[in-house]
Amino acid sequence: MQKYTFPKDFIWGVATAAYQIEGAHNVDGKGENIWDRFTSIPGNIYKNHNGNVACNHYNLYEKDIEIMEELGIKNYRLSISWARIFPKGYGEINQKGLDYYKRLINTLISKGIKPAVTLYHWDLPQHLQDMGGWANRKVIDYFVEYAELMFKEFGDVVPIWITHNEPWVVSILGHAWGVHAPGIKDYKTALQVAHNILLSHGKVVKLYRSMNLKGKIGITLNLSSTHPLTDDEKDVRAAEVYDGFLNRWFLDAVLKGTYPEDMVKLYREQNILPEYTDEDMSIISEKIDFLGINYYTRSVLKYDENAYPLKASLVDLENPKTDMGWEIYPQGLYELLTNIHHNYGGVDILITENGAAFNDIVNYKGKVVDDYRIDYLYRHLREAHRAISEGVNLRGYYLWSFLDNFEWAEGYAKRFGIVFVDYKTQQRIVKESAYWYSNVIKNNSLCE
Ligand SMILES: OC[C@@H]1[C@@H](O)[C@H](O)[C@@H](O)c2nc(CNc3ccccc3)cn21
Repeated sequence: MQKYTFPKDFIWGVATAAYQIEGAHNVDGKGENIWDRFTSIPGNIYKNHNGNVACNHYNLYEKDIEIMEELGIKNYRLSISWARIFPKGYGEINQKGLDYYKRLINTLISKGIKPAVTLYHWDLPQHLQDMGGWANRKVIDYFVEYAELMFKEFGDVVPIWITHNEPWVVSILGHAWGVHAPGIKDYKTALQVAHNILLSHGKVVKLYRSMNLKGKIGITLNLSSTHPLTDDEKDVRAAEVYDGFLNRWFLDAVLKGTYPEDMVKLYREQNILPEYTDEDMSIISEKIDFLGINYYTRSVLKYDENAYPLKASLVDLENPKTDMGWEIYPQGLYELLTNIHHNYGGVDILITENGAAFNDIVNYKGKVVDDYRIDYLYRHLREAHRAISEGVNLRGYYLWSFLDNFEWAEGYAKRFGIVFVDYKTQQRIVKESAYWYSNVIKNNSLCE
């Protein structure tokens, strides 16, 4: 029987995000955020679902942490809700919000679970959106103020910090395609938002360094290996352009301090190039301790004369897919990890999200036998192991997600958790994948 053993100190974790699990959307002084607003507008979300209650983790966090402990989970990636701390995004501090995160983080640590904190997982205080949101450079300063308070409060006990989760999604889905909050549809705004978010990332990394804190800080990017549909040169170019749009724009900025020339040229021609300075780029590329990667699937591209602004369209192949309609393509994780290792100086990598949605059901025994999810996780972890065996500095893996939760535009229709949540009763049911993952953690290895 083949056994894939991981490095001795490999980080095995699970991940969630505040808006997707906490609920308590207007409790204990929390301010409104852009997802509270976006979900309140009929038609934006599947069946008009919202995060008002979600998994009620705000009140059930102790029970959820007990489940983590029972499963032997030692690392937990969570995000902090900015509007719980600063209801208006800056200025007055909401002590009850701060106290919640003190309880949560202290409980984790008391159980021997190391927190990895994401400062921004899409939930901008609405008051800041009312002044232009991330398109307004002033919001950068407010993000630094928020980060400084978090570092002062938790910098000594939180060993891993992630400035931003997926600036590409915030920028493109939230400001170009309009399918995420705040629902803007303008590419020039979207690319300025992406730049300002990256600039806020760099400023917060510099702040973290100035405070002489002992942990590690990085950023999480959603990345996908890109493939042309055919070897026709137009399809090949389409895949290159999409790789620049999704991957290289962010990787080059953060790890090389430059935007990729081919994309700068394309965006300038399309009159959507953001405004930026050399100083901005120097700040953005402040050295990070790790790159967080969220990988779910690959991207297959074809040339499309009518596709704005890239003349490239994603292709939906008839291959096995998850419930999100995303192709199951584990080797794409290997491709991504090795490409980044070779092209970006061997930067330390954490997989900060990988997982799958499937249409889970509770069987007559009250169990969730999610073999499809186990298969997805096994195949991706085997590719991760292959990359490590070839020298990639992959230091850890956070499974998305610990709990079924609010899946943004899809609401509660999509279940990513290794713990099932009955939203009517808030009962938790540990899925078979959780027991499988518990064994992977215990053995620090995969067994065929
Ligand atoms: O969709 C699953 C998760 C989501 O729940 C997380 O909050 C988010 O960090 C996340 N990012 C991706 C990958 N990127 C992506 C692509 C298209 C739409 C939404 C996200 C998947 N996921």
